[in-house]
Formats: sequence, structure tokens, C-alpha cells
Amino acid sequence: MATPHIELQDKSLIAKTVLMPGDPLRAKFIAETYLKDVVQINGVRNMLGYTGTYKGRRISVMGSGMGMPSIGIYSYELFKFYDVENIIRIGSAGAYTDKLNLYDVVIAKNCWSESSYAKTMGVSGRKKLSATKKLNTKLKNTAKRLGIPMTEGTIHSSDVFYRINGDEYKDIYEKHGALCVEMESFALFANALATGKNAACILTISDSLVTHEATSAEERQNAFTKMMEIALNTKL
Ligand SMILES: O=P(O)(O)O[C@H]1O[C@H](CO)[C@@H](O)[C@H]1O
Ligand SMILES: O=c1cc[nH]c(=O)[nH]1
Repeated sequence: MATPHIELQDKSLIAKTVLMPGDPLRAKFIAETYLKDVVQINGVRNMLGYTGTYKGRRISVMGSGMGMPSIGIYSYELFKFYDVENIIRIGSAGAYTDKLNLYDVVIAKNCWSESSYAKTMGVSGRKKLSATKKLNTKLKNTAKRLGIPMTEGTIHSSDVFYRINGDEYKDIYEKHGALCVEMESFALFANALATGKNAACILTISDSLVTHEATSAEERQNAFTKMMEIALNTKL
């Protein structure tokens, strides 16, 4: 059974755990760099997805696209129609505090958003949704074992990348405690709630709204390997 956005008929070809970067080419990089015995599981709209093995365990990796409507579609189809149990988003984020530097790794304890996604879906009227605690615990243990420092906290899931008021982040940092901004976790966490599945989000700082430092497009695609290795080395 295929869905409108995932062409795969045989759902057994998708692993129970899916790593989900926004960028489909980051998914391709992970498959080519880390996985063995790789098969492509999706190519619809170029939203590349792969299943392979990592240290003998089956794992899938698939792009989500940018923004909540996009990850909302892919993660719902994976949870609801392909029997996926765990989705770990591995994304890039802009820092809201000078305590975070480029390439630092952040794990979302929860995310705050202005988005109406959870309400529209009928899942929650709340503006702050949590990651699945048991997933976060395992991811944090892996990071510790690998010696990779990881900051846990609230993140901001935004509907807008280019805001007219470039200082708005200061209020969001102060009022909601959001350490950094990305654009998908709120919808992913809402879909996990809607389907009774598990979701987490690990991010690499790609730029800073405070210092205006930034990484290149190529680095965002291929160089954020610490978060990939934390997710890949976590047994679920
Ligand atoms: O690097 P990814 O995972 O795409 O994540 C971040 O990058 C994109 C914006 O450049 C948004 O999707 C945001 O959430
Ligand atoms: O959503 C995002 C992702 C990275 N950097 C930002 O400033 N925003």
C-alpha cells in the first residue's frame, strides 16, 4: 500500500526507527556514509528515503522537507501507514543565545511554537509539546557514552524563516526559554501524540541570531555528523 507521498508498497522495508533530517540530501549522505545494504524506499517529490543496517541493526533515514506542513505529512504517513514506532528528527537550528556556538548539539526536551498545527489537527491546544521522554533518555545516554556534549532544553519551532523583526527572537528566548529555532518539531511531536508513537529531535547549531555567524549550505548537508552518530548509535 503506497501513500500519496511515499511510493513504497512493502511496509516491511521501512525500519521501526526513522532518522529524519529536513534535507533529503542529508538523508542520502547518511545512507551513503553510514549504512550497509541500502535500499531506496522513497523518491516521490525527491523526498529521498533509505533503509539499511548500522552495526547490524536495521534503520531508515528519510527527508522531511522544510516546515511543519511538510514534516506533518511524512511523519504521519510513516507512523500511521508504515508502522514506524520512532522518528528522530536530526536538523539544523539557529541559536537564540550566545551560550550556543556553531556545531553545538541540542536535544529538544520540548518545543514551543506559535503554530496552530496541533490544534488544527485536534491533538492539543497547547503551544508547548514534549519529546518522548524514553527516547530522549536513550539519546542522552548515547551522547554521554560517545563523549559528545549535548544541551537539553526548550526549542522554538517557527513557521517563518525570514522574520521582518529580526529582534523578535529575544522575546521568545526570554518568555518561553527557547534556546534555538528550527521549523518542524512541533508538528512531529503532535503527530507522535496523535498516533501514540515516539518522537525526538536533535539539532546542530548552523547559525546564530546573536552573533550572525553561519555555516554554509554544504556544511548543513554533510558536516553535522555528531547528531547523526548519536542517533545511529542509539538502540531502540
Ligand atoms: O536542516 P533542517 O533539518 O532542514 O532544519 C532547519 O533548516 C531549515 C531552514 O533552513 C528548516 O527545515 C529548519 O528546521
Ligand atoms: O529554522 C532555522 C534553522 C536554522 N537556522 C535558523 O535561523 N532557522
